[in-house]
Amino acid sequence: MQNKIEKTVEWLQQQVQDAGVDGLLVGISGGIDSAVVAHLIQRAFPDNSLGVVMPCKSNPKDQEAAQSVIDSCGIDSITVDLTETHEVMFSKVKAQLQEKGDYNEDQERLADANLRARLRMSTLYTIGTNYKYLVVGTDNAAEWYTGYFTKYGDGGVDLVPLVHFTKGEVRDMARELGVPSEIVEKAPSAGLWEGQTDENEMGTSYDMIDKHLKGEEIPEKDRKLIEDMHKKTEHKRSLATAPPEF
Ligand SMILES: Nc1ncnc2c1ncn2[C@@H]1O[C@H](COP(=O)(O)OP(=O)(O)OC[C@H]2O[C@@H]([n+]3cccc(C(=O)O)c3)[C@H](O)[C@@H]2O)[C@@H](O)[C@H]1O
Ligand SMILES: Nc1ncnc2c1ncn2[C@@H]1O[C@H](COP(=O)(O)OP(=O)(O)OP(=O)(O)O)[C@@H](O)[C@H]1O
Ligand SMILES: [Mg+2]
Repeated sequence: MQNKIEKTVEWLQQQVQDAGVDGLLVGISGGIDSAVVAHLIQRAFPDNSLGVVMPCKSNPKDQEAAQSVIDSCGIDSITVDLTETHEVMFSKVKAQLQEKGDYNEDQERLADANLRARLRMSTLYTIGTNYKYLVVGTDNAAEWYTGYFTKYGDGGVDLVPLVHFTKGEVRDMARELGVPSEIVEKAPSAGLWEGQTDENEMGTSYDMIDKHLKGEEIPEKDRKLIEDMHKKTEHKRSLATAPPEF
């Protein structure tokens, strides 16, 4: 794992050099994936990396966890609270849709959640432009394969250093890097609504997805679910769909 960490740090340094920019930034949620990325970019650029904490109607415990990540790697940081911004934008759109008679209550939770992820993306690019830094994503192999991210939200990034690592490997990496153990051990959550956990929402576990990605046998029900998610989210892994030239 030490070797993979070193190679990833070198790759990050190379990307910055090739792009002719000055450094890297990442959103720090208090979860394990962003904790690992924060440690990696801090190692790659001790003086030119930034962690951005962006609460958005979030549980205050997440902010404490984010702070513990910042303390554990010593990365420079900034906090931008998006609660008010989200409230203004979501309620404005909702009011216009209601006035038009088209508001769909059933889609509210998802639309609200994805707006949080997209506001975070916009915030990261605004800050990234200020510093001339690239935006680093946190998707691991399991999330990438199943498309478990918001298109142009947390999926809207410049670099995806963890995309070949299973969730299990991300955990090993986190331990090696010195990510606080409470963060390594807690249940993965997108934190997009109260009580959300990735595994409840997906209906399968990261262990199952990891096994499937490694070519191991898993129950048919899980295999089908994972393959269905993969097919349905194909559009998220490429840029906008274009027609052939007519
Ligand atoms: N075939 C197609 N070709 C081109 N575009 C297509 C498409 N099908 C849908 N689309 C577009 O994609 C949209 C649906 O994709 P998207 O907007 O991503 O939304 P969707 O996949 O419905 O939801 C995002 C999922 O990711 C989860 N998530 C989000 C953020 C962070 C995390 C985390 O782990 O931290 C997890 C979240 O809980 C939710 O389950 C549609 O509204 C439509 O605009
Ligand atoms: N409150 C937040 N502040 C800053 N960034 C956030 C916040 N919430 C989510 N993000 C960004 O969105 C990414 C996607 O979230 P995701 O839940 O997949 O990762 P994680 O929280 O780091 O790890 P885990 O999957 O274990 O919860 C995060 O890694 C982080 O970069
Ligand atoms: Mg999370």
